[in-house]
Amino acid sequence: MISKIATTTALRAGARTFTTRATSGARTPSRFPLAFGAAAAVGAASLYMLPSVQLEGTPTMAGELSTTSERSFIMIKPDGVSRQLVGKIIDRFESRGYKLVAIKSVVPSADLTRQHYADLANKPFFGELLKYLTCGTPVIAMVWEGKDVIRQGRNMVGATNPAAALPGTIRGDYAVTIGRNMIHASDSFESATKEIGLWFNKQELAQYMSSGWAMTMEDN
Ligand SMILES: Nc1ncnc2c1ncn2[C@@H]1O[C@H](COP(=O)(O)OP(=O)(O)OP(=O)(O)O)[C@@H](O)[C@H]1O
Repeated sequence: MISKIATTTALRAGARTFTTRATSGARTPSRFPLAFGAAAAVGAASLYMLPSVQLEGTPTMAGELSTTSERSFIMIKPDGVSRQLVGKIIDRFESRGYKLVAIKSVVPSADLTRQHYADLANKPFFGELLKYLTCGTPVIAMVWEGKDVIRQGRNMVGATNPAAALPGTIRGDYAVTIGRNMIHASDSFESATKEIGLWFNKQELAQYMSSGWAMTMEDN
């Protein structure tokens, strides 16, 4: 897969570069070999500068839905960090078999929080939600990868109101009130795409093979 990606990218990079250079070369034919060499060097160098994102199929920042490249944005909110439950939450996703492809500690700005929860802007609790997310205690922003991770991530997190969350879910085991429900998980492929793009840039998303990947993700 990696070599296929590299080849495809090289062809694309080459096509782009050669088109530009060939046009200028047509005006000054004697410079063509030099331009060709420079174009090839630029094309080769650009391969090394590529961000390590998976380019399987037609992925977005959330990979490709229903494949092992599917990704979800998971965020441990300030109460989870403050209560020192980060390790326990990460352990649940790791133990399930999902792959951590990005993680960082962030004190979110009001602007970032507004964009993340844009669909809730008219809710009466929005002001409090904003205040809570931007209180100065960091959140842990993560991208987890694997088959069905968006749906399973929501199942693992549990109902929005911890009072209704089943035991065994993160909110059901660790949270009590809706205003301090510990964790966020993308609720759809579109949300995952938007949220990963909001919190991370492509260069921050790693592509690697975890040792148990095939044993966890293969269907038969
Ligand atoms: N009635 C409420 N009172 C206070 N806070 C609320 C209320 N409803 C939702 N929230 C807060 O807003 C967040 C986003 O609400 P939403 O309806 O999108 O639920 P969710 O998708 O389960 O949560 P999240 O987006 O955080 O994963 C909730 O997680 C919670 O922190």
